[in-house]
Amino acid sequence: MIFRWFESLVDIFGDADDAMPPRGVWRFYWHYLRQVRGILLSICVLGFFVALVEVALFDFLGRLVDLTAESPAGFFARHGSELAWMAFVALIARPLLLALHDLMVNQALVPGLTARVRWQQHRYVVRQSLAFFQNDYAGRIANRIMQTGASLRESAVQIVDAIWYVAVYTGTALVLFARADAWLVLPLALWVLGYAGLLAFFVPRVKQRSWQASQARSGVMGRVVDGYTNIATLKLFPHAGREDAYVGEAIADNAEKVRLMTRMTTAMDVSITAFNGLLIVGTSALGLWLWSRGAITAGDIALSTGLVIRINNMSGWIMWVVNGIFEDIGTVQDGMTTVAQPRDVVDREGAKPLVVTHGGIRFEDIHFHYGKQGGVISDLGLVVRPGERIGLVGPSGAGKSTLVNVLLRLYDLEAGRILIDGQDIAGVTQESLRGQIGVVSQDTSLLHRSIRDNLLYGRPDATHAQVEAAVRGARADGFIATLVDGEGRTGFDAQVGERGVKLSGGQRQRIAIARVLLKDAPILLLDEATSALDSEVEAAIQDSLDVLMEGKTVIAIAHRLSTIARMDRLVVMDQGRIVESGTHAELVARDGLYARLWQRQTGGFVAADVAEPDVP
Ligand SMILES: Nc1ncnc2c1ncn2[C@@H]1O[C@H](COP(=O)(O)OP(=O)(O)OP(=O)(O)O)[C@@H](O)[C@H]1O
Repeated sequence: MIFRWFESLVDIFGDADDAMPPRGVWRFYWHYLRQVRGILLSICVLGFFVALVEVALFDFLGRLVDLTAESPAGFFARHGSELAWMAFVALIARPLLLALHDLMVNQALVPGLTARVRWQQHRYVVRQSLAFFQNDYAGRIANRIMQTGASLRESAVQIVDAIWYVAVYTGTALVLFARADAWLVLPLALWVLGYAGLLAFFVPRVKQRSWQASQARSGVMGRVVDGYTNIATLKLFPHAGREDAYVGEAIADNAEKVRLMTRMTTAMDVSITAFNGLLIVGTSALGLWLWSRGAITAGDIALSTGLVIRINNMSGWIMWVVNGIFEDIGTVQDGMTTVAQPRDVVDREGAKPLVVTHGGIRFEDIHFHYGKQGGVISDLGLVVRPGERIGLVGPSGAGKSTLVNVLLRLYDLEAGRILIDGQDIAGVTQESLRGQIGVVSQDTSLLHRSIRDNLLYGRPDATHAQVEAAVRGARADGFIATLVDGEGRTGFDAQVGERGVKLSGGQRQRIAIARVLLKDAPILLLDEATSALDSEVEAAIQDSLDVLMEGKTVIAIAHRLSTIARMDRLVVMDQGRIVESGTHAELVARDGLYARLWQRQTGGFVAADVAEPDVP
């Protein structure tokens, strides 16, 4: 009950904006910390009182030493109430304060803040453009999101908890020393200045080296994950030695960077311990000298020596805390470079949902080169009439997939416009645009979830009957019924493995077709949708595809006769431009690029036989 109350203070999913986190490490910190500033403030206030009480215990010690110098007769009668107060502080007040403080730190702040930061960063990053994910390793991005949340929280907690505690503790100690004798303040005050100087010298150096170590660690992570995700390639080209060397190089670099960092921390450790000796000897010697002159009492010596030994012990701990904080800051900085990146493809202010009435598509003088100087799509114009089926043909690298990608607005155009039923796709919401387009690509990768979850991605609210109909249409019912995963789940509940690796290419493609059947979007983009199927299965799902295409606008990247034959018109692309357009027969007769491509594919023998689109 009491735990629950504290745990509910940070709402993990509440009122997060979707803006880019600021760049600049302190502003990045504050972006997240201001969301829990009330809790941070209460931890500071509680920490203040906890530190006061801790120092008070040493004050009590000094007081007891002084009191016991008196004669025992009537001792308890004289000092009973003072002793009772000490007992109250130690027995009740201190545990209560500490409990409140711990509940705030451990229950409210620690789990809530980490989860909240991770949630917000994931939400921002997962909406990044495709290009963002193509420019980095998925594993590294994931690792940074996990690490940044934890490190940001850890460093913030250490600052408001440990550092603040020690500052209050030392400040109060100075006040108590001054109360006994102003001279007693001197060694501790000098020590504080020296300690700050040592930290000022070491910390920036440790911080810089820690950042380098963290960069190197990410490098190792990236190389390792790259190998694991492409494990099939690694096995097909057995260069185990080279691959080991590739990863080994990154590990060695990381170890070297960590060594450079720990050299610094070791030097810092030794310097501070040596320096602490001066504090202990200085305070005790000064205390004894003052006592010998009658300036302070034995209790004051007990208080001051006890406190400086305690501060000496804490200085080692604090050194590690400071180190940890800067290591965490390094990690946060590293994460910030990944997380705080502007999104390339964003919905415009006031973007409206796309409304598809007929399904006409118009590409107007579009240019797109993946940010390069040129060479991908230049000055391309194309009108696809509502309900028309276009076959996109062209040599490899002509820009066919790119054309499909910019229609989906996976990338923003560099110039020109694409209109769907008269609406510029740059001005509509991305969700509505992609919601109206069904895509089956050549290499479908599935989510590492159950078959059912993968199918429902097409339409989350579909009924079981609808799912079954789609599965039958895609001729996937036969194999789904036989699936069993490693944990014994069968059929629709079977898990498909990462990216669907536990299914064959053709099975994956049939799931993808079933998913698009379920989605039933008015525009279809097919990238050799049936390429991974054998001719028997392909013939079988042909009818479903024909039904699916009925009344829809279709752009299909076509290499194979079976696709080409079902299209109303073929559009031939070369080097990012449209060079020919017409029916198969017209293009063969024209004797241009298409005729050459076609001849090469068929060896020149069947061109005449397949001149009519109804040929299989
Ligand atoms: N993510 C990317 N970043 C940079 N350049 C890219 C990217 N994807 C493709 N390209 C380049 O764009 C050009 C067109 O590629 P695209 O994949 O559109 O061709 P394609 O006609 O679909 O070829 P294929 O038939 O081989 O699939 C190629 O030169 C390719 O190198």
